[in-house]
Amino acid sequence: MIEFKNVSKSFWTGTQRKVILDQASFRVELGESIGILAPNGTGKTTLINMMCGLEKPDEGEIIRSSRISFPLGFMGGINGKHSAVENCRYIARLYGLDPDYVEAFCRYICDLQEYFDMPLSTYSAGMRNRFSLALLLSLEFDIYLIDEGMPNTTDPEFNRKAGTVLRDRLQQGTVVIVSHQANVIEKFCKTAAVLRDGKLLMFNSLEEAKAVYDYSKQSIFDADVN
Ligand SMILES: Nc1ncnc2c1ncn2[C@@H]1O[C@H](COP(=O)(O)OP(=O)(O)OP(=O)(O)O)[C@@H](O)[C@H]1O
Repeated sequence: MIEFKNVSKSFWTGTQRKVILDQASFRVELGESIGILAPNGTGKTTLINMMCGLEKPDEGEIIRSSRISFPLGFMGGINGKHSAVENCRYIARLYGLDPDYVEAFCRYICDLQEYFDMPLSTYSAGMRNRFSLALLLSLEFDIYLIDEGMPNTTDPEFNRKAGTVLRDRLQQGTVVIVSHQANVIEKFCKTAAVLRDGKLLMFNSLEEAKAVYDYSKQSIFDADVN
């Protein structure tokens, strides 16, 4: 479970205060995957980062009582000066897992050949993406955080191997996904929320959330001209 209790978060830009959350309270329960809809630049990444502890709230409390993933595709936990082997074994120890298992799992999924023993700084962006996703899949979480859809790789063999494990993990776990598009969310969740004016409005169905979200997004060109 993740619970936000009266959480406020804003950024000072030098000329104005950008409010992301304003005394917001809500819960994400285990087994209830949820999609959060919000337009670009309104705080989706900040919200996901607060859920996993990468960002701190200005006020209020965030209670986590489950194993919560880092955001899918997040690279911050890996060190470019070290090889995939060293990164795997370090992360395994951090999470209290068997380093041999995590190393073997990532070696198999990524198939990076001799690069697996070379520093990550020598990898292409695609190779780094594959390694970071494999690392996340080698760990087990109760709640998976996804920022704007799936990380994409063009390697079909990797997509096949990683895709099977990812599907499994997401089916067994709870997913929190943030996006500006309802069609990204509907693949994962039946319930949804809308981030608006610093509050998270929760709905029982994606349809209800979509209706509120679409209405609040209406531009002047959508106005009824009678
Ligand atoms: N450290 C910071 N200092 C100042 N402003 C920030 C900081 N981090 C984020 N912001 C601002 O807060 C707002 C929300 O940022 P965030 O990245 O969470 O939005 P988002 O909804 O994920 O955006 P996008 O859809 O474009 O990825 C943006 O206006 C951003 O410029």
